[in-house]
Amino acid sequence: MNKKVGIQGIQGSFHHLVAMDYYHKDIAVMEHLSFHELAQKLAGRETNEAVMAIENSIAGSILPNYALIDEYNLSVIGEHYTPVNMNLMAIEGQKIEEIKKVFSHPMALLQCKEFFKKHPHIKLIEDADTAEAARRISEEGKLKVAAVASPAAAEMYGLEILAKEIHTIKSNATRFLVLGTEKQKPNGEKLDKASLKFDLKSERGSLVSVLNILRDCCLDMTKIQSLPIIDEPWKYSFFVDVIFEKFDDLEKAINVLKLMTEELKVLGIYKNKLV
Ligand SMILES: O=C(O)C(=O)C[C@]1(C(=O)O)C=C[C@@H](O)C=C1
Repeated sequence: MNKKVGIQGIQGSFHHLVAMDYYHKDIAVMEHLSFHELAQKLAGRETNEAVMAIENSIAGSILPNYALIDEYNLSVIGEHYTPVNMNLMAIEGQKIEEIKKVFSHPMALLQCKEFFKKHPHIKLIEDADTAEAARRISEEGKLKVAAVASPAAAEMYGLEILAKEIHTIKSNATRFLVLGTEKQKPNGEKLDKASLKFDLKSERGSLVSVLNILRDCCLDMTKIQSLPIIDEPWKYSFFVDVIFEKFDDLEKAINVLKLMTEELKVLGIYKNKLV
């Protein structure tokens, strides 16, 4: 039986394109219309693995997704970086001046802010998914509305692209995590990246001490993200990604950090794809 891989969105969404790219083989794609549902279904073993966007080069981190990975005890088993090409699409034969409303995923709208500043007559409406917005406009035959989505979605749902590549910076890209319910098993690939989470006591220099340990253990930090601990106002959790050459170095750092931090969690050890 094909592996069931959860995505946020439907066919033609960026998650769908990433799933096709990452797995290179037959998978059963399971569509979800929220990140919460994506995490819940994976944790409940209704899917085997899932693809989840975590950060975009223009719009920044998707903070709630860090919390979901933690809350549902999901494991990071891989990552994938992909260029993201945003396009304005609608039922054929209309001009941008006629479009009154644009529907899309909030992360997609954020990536096109500069474009929409030049078209202030258009009202932006946040939707569950880029491709789903495109499909709905097509199925309902709605005029004067448009979606922001991938060229694949325009093709799949028969919409005309009114403006192409409308993202603010040409090199727009999104980092996706591949998630499972178990830690990655050795698969012959050299694993060289880890995602860690810890809470810090509010003590002077506690974060600096952690960063010094990472440096002393030869770990290269590629990302640090703080997240408020909701039941303890003004206390934070930290999510850190590190690249390592020797597994021993990572182990050494983890052992020391366990003593220095509260609730150290290894979210996953996987192959670095950042070039
Ligand atoms: O709506 C989609 O097509 C998605 O796959 C979601 C999503 C996101 O959550 O960031 C994925 C990649 C792009 O950055 C824009 C939107």
